[in-house]
Amino acid sequence: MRASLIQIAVDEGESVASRRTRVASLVREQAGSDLVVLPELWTTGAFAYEEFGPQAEPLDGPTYEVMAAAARDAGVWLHAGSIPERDPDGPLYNTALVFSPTGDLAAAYRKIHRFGFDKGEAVLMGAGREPVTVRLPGTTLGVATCYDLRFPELFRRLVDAGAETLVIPAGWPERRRAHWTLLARARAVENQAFVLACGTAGSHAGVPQAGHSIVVDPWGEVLAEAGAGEEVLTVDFDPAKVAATREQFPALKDRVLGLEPPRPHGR
Ligand SMILES: NC(=O)CCC(=O)C(=O)O
Repeated sequence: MRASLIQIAVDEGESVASRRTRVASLVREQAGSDLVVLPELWTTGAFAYEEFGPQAEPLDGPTYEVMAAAARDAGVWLHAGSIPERDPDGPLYNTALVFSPTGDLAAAYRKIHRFGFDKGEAVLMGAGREPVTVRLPGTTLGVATCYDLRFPELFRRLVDAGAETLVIPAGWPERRRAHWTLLARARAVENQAFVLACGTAGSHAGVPQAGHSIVVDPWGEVLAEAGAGEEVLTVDFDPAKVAATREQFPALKDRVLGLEPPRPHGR
């Protein structure tokens, strides 16, 4: 299976409309890949909080239309990263879109863990409640977005639902790049799954982005890693390695579920 992660530079000098057109061309250039992955909130930038409201769009808005056409033209599965989604009956959501090679929407995932503590996404957007998997020929994707990477219990839910390839679009900042790489490898090792983590490059809202998109195999080996700038990271991987790893080192079978609550000791 061939995957291409498009690590887009999200800088303030470029309008959302021109970035959309540019990214669609980059997706079309990946014809021949099976799966193309874009980062989180690449229209606005994940830290450009003041743009979320003005640039929010309905699920089937301009980004959906342009990306559906690009997936169809390239004949690829496209994880189109995420958009600030305006739900007509509710708040904004950070929503990821996955298209099939016919340009049909295969899945939408509303980010569950919102970043920012008491500001930014955490207060401007609603929280998703539903983990999402997507069946592709040869593998099942488990999708998560950026800050979700810090919450291993979500990934266990995805694995329990059959996920073998964990796809994580992100807008991860440079100042926490060490966490990005470490957590991507940890999620791969503990779940014995491929991790395809696609970040952004550039700088927006005063936050330099980490880049360094990464593909990790089920043994935790890094198959490919991008640099800091805009880049297409293409990697060939064998999805059968997930079953082989889980069979050769069957740690997932040793999970002990339903433990008693910890018994407090001491004073
Ligand atoms: N957009 C995000 O979710 C940022 C996450 C982040 O910066 C971190 O977890 O650290």
